[in-house]
Amino acid sequence: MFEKSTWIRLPRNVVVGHGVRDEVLDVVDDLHLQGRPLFITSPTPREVAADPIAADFEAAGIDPAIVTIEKATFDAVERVIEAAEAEEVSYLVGIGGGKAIDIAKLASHHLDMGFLSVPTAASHDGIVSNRGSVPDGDSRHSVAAEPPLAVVADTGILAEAPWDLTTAGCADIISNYTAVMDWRLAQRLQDVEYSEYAAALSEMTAEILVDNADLIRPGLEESAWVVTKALMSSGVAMSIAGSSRPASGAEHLFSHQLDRLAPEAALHGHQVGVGSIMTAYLHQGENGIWRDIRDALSSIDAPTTAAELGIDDETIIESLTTCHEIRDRYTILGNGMNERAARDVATKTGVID
Ligand SMILES: NC(=O)C1=CN([C@@H]2O[C@H](COP(=O)(O)OP(=O)(O)OC[C@H]3O[C@@H](n4cnc5c(N)ncnc54)[C@H](O)[C@@H]3O)[C@@H](O)[C@H]2O)C=CC1
Ligand SMILES: O=C(CO)COP(=O)(O)O
Ligand SMILES: [Zn+2]
Repeated sequence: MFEKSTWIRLPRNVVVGHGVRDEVLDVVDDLHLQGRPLFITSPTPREVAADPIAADFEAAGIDPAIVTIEKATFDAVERVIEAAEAEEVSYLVGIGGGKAIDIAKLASHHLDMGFLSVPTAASHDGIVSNRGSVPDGDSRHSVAAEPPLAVVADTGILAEAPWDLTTAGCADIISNYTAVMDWRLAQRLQDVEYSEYAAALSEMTAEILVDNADLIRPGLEESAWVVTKALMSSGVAMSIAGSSRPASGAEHLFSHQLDRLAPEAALHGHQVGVGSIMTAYLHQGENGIWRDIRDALSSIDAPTTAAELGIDDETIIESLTTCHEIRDRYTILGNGMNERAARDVATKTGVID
């Protein structure tokens, strides 16, 4: 008897393009959301997006509550939940980079309340996914949460965000190549649940981005368009899979561990890009695609070395040798690398000197 079933949760509206910041209220109407929203934002995104959107709401007779967060922590999620209850809001709007959106996502899950994602940076594919990722002490919780009801991505705002944030988004997409290699390996060796549709979509997204790398240049709104579309597509791959597997393998373990060893040293996407160079080498050896990954990263100005990340060589080695422990996700790292092997891959790929 056939007993398989799946539940794919996706945003209902995805609005991308120039000036769509002004369409948040239309999206709210389209979704039939009633009552008062709570905006979750951080200081700069508040200026560039949350305050102007709040002015639109006020002009329409809706008075949004606003919480500004500085860090993505479980305390911040608590603060948002308390504010939502105290202000009697009926939906949430995350406005900012990954931190503000993750907090909105996790709070929305807890409150059983819908949320909108309004990214101000095309910095990674969490802006559209149904996974929330918050560091907690020695571990990182990548938890199933709510997908946004809608994503409103204004390419005018995204193009004016610091260029580094956009190159980080590109690198997060390029890392899909190795995430999918890890996923297939885990399926073969550990029989983990696997979706060929999600894997193919994730790989194709990385390919399209790399093929369009010459369109990705600072100050070009078209770059924000190309990168944002890729981030949406990668998010959809995760939704189809029901896990972050299509976009998160050993290169993400490496990055999550760096977040603990060298907090705030480099952006998420930049770290996973460098991780991806090394894990591609581990999968395929000297003649595999690690050079293509490195060259694609370098063509869009993303870091390819420890020095460019601003992280010292010893921290890179420590992360490589310990990151398999932080999460129960089988990857090419298996039960872990020893120090000599880690130094070898990092040196051969030019990540460390
Ligand atoms: N849920 C998921 O699947 C994922 C979640 N994450 C989480 O996302 C967070 C990292 O996200 P990021 O976006 O890299 O960091 P972030 O949210 O801290 O943003 C980086 C910086 O850019 C600033 N910024 C954002 N938009 C701007 C704009 N338009 N103009 C000027 N400055 C702007 C922010 O204020 C912040 O200082 C981490 O907490 C990480 O754990 C990362 C990847 C995936
Ligand atoms: O960053 C992600 C995908 O790009 C999310 O992955 P995690 O599940 O490892 O947090
Ligand atoms: Zn990522």
